Amino acid sequence: MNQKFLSSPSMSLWEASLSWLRGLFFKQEMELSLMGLQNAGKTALINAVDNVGYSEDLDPTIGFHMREVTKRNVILKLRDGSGQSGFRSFWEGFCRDNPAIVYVVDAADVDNLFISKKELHKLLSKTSLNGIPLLVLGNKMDEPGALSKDAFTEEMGLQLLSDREVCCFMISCKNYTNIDQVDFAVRTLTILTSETWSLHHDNILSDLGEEEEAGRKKKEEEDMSPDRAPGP
Ligand SMILES: Nc1nc2c(ncn2[C@@H]2O[C@H](COP(=O)(O)OP(=O)(O)OP(=O)(O)O)[C@@H](O)[C@H]2O)c(=O)[nH]1
Ligand SMILES: [Mg+2]
Repeated sequence: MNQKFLSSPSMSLWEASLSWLRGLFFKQEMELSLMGLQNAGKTALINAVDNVGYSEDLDPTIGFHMREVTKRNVILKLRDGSGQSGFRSFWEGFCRDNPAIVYVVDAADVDNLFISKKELHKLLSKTSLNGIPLLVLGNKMDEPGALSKDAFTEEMGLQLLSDREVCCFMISCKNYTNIDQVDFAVRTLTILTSETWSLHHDNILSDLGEEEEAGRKKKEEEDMSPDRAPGP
């Protein structure tokens, strides 16, 4: 599986990049949509990221809700979509302009895992979403029947995805397990994909281009100089 996107072995590199970038920019903004079947825990995850606490009594989301969560210098605009079958046709439109697809799965609901996998792969097959990095979150790790990360990866067919960057975390919104990892991954992504970053990046590229062009001109002038000894 392609594990380039925010995978744990390279976390320290990301951490270093993050602290460097954090110093360069002020508030960053990013919109992300959370997708996944009903009851997966999307609303619970947003509550966890927003530090508003865990509740057993969450109403199913109808349509979608936007939630704005500010974390340090990052404003996250999180779209909490409904996982009910009647609303899944909207997922593609929600994810289209997002810097990542965030897909939440109830990793303890083994009976519905196949449907979740089918819906995920159907979503990823949309050409408008080609190449968008994928963050898959196996939720409800606190439940005794929850799958291990390896089994979850296999069951969800994540090892088959080679056309985009994929990252997977096993989480529990109830116990707050790995929520800081999700939070960190999302904020890192925000900074790396922000408009300011692109502009900054483009400036670096154009500076490099100008340097290259100046070097080429200098070499041409040197080659044409009468002082230069004639070649063989
Ligand atoms: N045990 C356990 N239950 C959880 C966890 N996260 C969410 N739940 C419960 O799962 C149920 C569904 O959570 P929601 O966050 O409403 O699920 P959703 O994905 O938003 O569902 P829809 O809005 O219908 O698409 C709720 O009863 C939550 O309390 C978790 O980490 N562990
Ligand atoms: Mg919900």
